[in-house]
Amino acid sequence: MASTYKPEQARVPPAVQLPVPPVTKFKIALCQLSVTDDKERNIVHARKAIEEAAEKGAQLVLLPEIWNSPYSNDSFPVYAEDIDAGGDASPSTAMLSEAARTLQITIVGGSIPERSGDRLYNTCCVFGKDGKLKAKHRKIHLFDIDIPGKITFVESKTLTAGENPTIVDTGNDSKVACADVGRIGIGICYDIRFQELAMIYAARGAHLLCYPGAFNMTTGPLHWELLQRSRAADNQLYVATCSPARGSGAGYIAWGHSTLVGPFGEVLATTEHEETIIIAEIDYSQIELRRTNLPLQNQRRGDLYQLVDLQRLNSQINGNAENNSL
Ligand SMILES: O=C(O)CCC(=O)C(=O)O
Repeated sequence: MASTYKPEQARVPPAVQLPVPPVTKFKIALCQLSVTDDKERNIVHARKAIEEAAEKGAQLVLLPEIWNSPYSNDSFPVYAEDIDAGGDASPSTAMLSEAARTLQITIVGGSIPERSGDRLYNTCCVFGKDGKLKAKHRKIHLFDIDIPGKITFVESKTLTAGENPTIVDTGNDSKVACADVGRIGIGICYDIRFQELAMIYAARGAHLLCYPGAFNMTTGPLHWELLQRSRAADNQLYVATCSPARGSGAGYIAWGHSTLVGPFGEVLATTEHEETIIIAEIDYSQIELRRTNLPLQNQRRGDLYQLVDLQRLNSQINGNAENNSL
């Protein structure tokens, strides 16, 4: 039977208009940090790495998943901080805020265990260059897996899942959409496996997806780069990841391999498992170029399938203008 498909039907929802940042080229730093059981040392150590990254010209710094604490269910309650209370209740985010302000950079602050009332979350804070908290992402998909003889981890033993996708405009000037280092969608580690989240960020005009993550020695070699390149190639945007360095202790063994992937699915910079700071250039004009080369956005079969952004839909129904803007 002949298809009744008409190309214009594919443009439901309409093609995304990417917000144009005033600066399209800048340096990102991926700080693959060594993490110990000494929280104070971890904070001082991260501060030094951020400073080094800024000295090397990075305007955006990304830290690893759980960089102030060992990655374990036993440690999360002990190292958790009350981010909303701030100050002494959250020395890790106080440091991030001070560093962002002093060094005039944007920081996607990896993640730390967060205490909120009687709940714990795995939480990423984004600080603008004025030192203000611009966004807080609580890991949406908890890492509950069981590969017998290889790795079993049940984050939900201690942690609660976040309820919201998080996308952030990094600028301070409300008249300039997404100024500074663009519009960034945030996910934490296991969140990278859920492509709908990345698609929603792309549909809301993200230039870059940042995933602090600590993959392991089983899924890391097989999936870590594959997932990053998939999210980037499917959505034609930049993907940056940052892992802790591999520790020598007997605890959780991180795969490392922090990476930056471009909008053609190409690996632009990566590393092995040792402690290091990757500095790489992002050029947002590449996004438009690749979307022109491969106009996937205009070729979607909106008559056959649709992506539903429930958070946005709900905020529109409830008339929540703040959430509607992103
Ligand atoms: O998805 C994986 O294989 C690893 C995920 C993970 O380590 C995490 O979410 O912390």
